[in-house]
Amino acid sequence: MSLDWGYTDDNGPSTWAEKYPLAAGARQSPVDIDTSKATSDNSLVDREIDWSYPSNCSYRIVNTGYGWRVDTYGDDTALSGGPLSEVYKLEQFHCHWGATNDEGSEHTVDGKSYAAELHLVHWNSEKYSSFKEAASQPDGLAVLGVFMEIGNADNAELEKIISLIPKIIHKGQDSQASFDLDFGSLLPESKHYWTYLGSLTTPPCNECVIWTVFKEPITISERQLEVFRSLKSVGEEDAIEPEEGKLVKNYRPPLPLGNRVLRECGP
Ligand SMILES: Cc1ccc(O)c(S)c1
Ligand SMILES: [Zn+2]
Repeated sequence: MSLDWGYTDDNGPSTWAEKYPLAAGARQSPVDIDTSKATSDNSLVDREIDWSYPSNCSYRIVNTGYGWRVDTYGDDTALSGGPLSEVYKLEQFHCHWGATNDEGSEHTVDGKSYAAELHLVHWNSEKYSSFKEAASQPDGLAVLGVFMEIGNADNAELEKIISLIPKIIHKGQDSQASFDLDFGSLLPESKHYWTYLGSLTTPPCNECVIWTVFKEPITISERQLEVFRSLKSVGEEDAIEPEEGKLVKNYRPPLPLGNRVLRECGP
């Protein structure tokens, strides 16, 4: 069964608006971060962005057909400050990558792509009663974007996720993910970032996200990235050829920033 949307020539980002009209909106993500357009804002400095994630909040990893996603218990998590007016809870995290290391991130910086981009997805639990309700609101979600560049060594915390990928090679497969994860190692040391109002980067592309994209990347090894690329977008019963349906890329190219404000915190 063919996917409703995906990242092939037939169902990729240029076709999404045919079935998901929001994808053609004026507040879409990702964007190219034109650093010359970023404006400093002291309010971002006055209320430092802050997060708290218990190391045992992950419980499941699933192959969505578009990548891997780790689901989390949000009750004891919190993201606040910076561009956020309320406290947001962590719902899930996932990653976007490319077929080669010179592409893969969704946001770009002055036209430069990174090899991958980690997204930590949170919802506004102060104002809304569920993730689903929040995802229909302009301030419903807060996503932290973390660039990933190729490094020589494996990322030890990412390895805990990567070690489970062989259990979820096919779309729809899932596995318990009760690892002890140091989220601090999945986020950069520097809290410098860009922020703007945008959307989900996958259909239905709801314009509900307050984006925070960190300036400093974390590292991932080539081997680890190859494991991401071994995931398949088709179910076990669908695969015909061994190479068919490999998820070698799952990133959306940048959309116009338009008249949106791009703010930055830190040099
Ligand atoms: C909620 C959600 C789902 C998928 C995504 O890529 C993003 S960025 C957010
Ligand atoms: Zn994403």
